[in-house]
Amino acid sequence: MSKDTIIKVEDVSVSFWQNNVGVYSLKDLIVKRKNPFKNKRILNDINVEIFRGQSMGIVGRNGSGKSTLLRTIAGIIKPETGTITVNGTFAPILAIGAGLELELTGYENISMLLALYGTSNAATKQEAIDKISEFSELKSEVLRMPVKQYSSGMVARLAFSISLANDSDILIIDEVLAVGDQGFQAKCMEKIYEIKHKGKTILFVSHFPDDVMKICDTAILLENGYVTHAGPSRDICDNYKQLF
Ligand SMILES: Nc1ncnc2c1ncn2[C@@H]1O[C@H](COP(=O)(O)OP(=O)(O)OP(=O)(O)O)[C@@H](O)[C@H]1O
Repeated sequence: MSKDTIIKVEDVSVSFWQNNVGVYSLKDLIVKRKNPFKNKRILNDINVEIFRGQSMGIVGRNGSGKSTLLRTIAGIIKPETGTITVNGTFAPILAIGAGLELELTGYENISMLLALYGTSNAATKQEAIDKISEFSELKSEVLRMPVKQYSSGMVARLAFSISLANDSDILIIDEVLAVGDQGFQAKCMEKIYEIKHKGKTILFVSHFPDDVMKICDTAILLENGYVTHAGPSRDICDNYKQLF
């Protein structure tokens, strides 16, 4: 692995056990010994190399394996075969509100996650809290409410704003902007663009080719768990558009 490589995915395949039978009872399993689960290949022999400071988009139809690939790179899913080497720290924004405790208030969630990111100094912490609340545009009375009372757009605002406070080498973003309103989406895109220009590495899943072309230098197109195209993001987005 060259010293400029930050993520290397080599010959990675992932399978999931899925129940393809539909109606299925415990009796079938015990008495008839029918196994309704099938091991389905979701990712096939994926090879991707991402260099430090590079932004890579992942595009493909629903169910093509984009989230599974991000989750495998983030270490949440163990590949069946192959290896993944990550040479840096990452802030995964993999699902709307992932990592937030619903019973806690917005402020309590901010404090908890800042502690996890290692921000312990009181002044730095207060500065981070101010930045997060300002970016989220959530009023202080909202941040004092338990997150379970938030709308999905408010959860996205909080989660995204907190993730940005994590000064990691790699930002992994999985279609989480979709639920925010247009104003917040545009603001997040500007922020991601700014982070890219600071030289951070970005992995970006989106169904919007314009966003992928704006943020990403390169991209891959996944079809049924295979990388069918890889190259400059503009070319790959053209390939993606031709699928429809
Ligand atoms: N935990 C799981 N158990 C079983 N099957 C799964 C699991 N997670 C994903 N899958 C299956 O893997 C396939 C790929 O899903 P994935 O979420 O990676 O696709 P995607 O390209 O991100 O789709 P979308 O654009 O809809 O978000 C789908 O067929 C899905 O049903």
